[in-house]
Amino acid sequence: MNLLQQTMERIQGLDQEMVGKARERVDSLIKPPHSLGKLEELAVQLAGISGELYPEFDRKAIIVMAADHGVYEEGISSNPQEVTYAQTMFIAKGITGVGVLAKTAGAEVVTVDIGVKGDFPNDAGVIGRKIRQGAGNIATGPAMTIEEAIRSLETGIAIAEAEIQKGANLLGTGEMGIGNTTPSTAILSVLGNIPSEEITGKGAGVGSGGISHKAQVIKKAIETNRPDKDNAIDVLAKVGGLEIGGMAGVMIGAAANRVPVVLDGYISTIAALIAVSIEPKVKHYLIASHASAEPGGKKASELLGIQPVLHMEMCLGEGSGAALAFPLVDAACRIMKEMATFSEVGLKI
Ligand SMILES: Cc1cc2ncn([C@H]3O[C@H](COP(=O)(O)O)[C@@H](O)[C@H]3O)c2cc1C
Ligand SMILES: O=C(O)c1cccnc1
Repeated sequence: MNLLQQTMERIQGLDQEMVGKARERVDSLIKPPHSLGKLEELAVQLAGISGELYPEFDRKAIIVMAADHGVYEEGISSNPQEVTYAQTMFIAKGITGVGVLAKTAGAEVVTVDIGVKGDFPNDAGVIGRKIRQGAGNIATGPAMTIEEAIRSLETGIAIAEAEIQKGANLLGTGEMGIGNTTPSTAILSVLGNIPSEEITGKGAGVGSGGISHKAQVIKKAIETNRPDKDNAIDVLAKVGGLEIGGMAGVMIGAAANRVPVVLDGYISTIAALIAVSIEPKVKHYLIASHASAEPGGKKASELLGIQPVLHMEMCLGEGSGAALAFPLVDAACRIMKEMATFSEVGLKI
């Protein structure tokens, strides 16, 4: 049996007894019912995930998966493809958006090359797990083979497990890959059965053909590859990307170890759709951070059925939104542990 299969079989649902206890405690805290809104739901979810009434997530890590995309040659981006390589180096150095926001949240950033064009020096601080030098051009053929798609998922699982072994108890997902809003939107178009024109956005900067050209490329990719909507691994292989598979793998690996995962924006949410399609129980372990400004973001969150908590008009990627939401996890834990209950203070309402 392969690692993916074995890991999926280890995933369990939430600890329902602890969910009940956590809800009881949240409802007994000195506040009007439900007045802490989504923070209450988060506290209950974290108790159900960890099996503890007072969990603590003091070892946070954001796993950034980096890869390139052959579909770049269709002119879907205004940015040079080499930005993927350069920015991956900068992410590892801690000088990009995710690095600074992770520092603010006390989180580590783990940078993984799962398919960037070009090789990194050994001392770059980038973990080398390259499956191939970029995904294939989805407008003319598949992004990768089924075997490579499974390898991308298993790479994510292995990276998540390694971080958890080292002590991480809260993970976040991030990515770097010029062009990756194109395969992300192709996946959403297939899984959500939504015409590409309705969900295609500018990403980090659209090519000279504009958004309509990008939507046409996505449509062509789907027509060319005919992915099977009911087989998420087929969808990932045909119109996805290596970093998307890697992030989905991180989610599967974290869920198997009962570790919560905070999703970043659009591309992470698409990876979550793949992970949850492969194994629906993964959903219990996911926390959505921010609502991406990318037009498909809203549809992706709706399809996933998890609403983001922050509305910051961000669309950076890299794991930046996940880092920004980490303190909310700490806040949810602290209300459970440190707020008093009505009976403790002798108050009745
Ligand atoms: C300098 C720079 C830094 C980034 N960091 C994340 N992205 C984001 O933009 C890319 C997706 O947008 P598209 O599909 O339009 O290429 C991904 O790399 C994503 O992480 C960046 C993009 C740029 C240009
Ligand atoms: O929301 C995101 O994650 C996003 C959107 C556009 C470009 N890069 C990332």
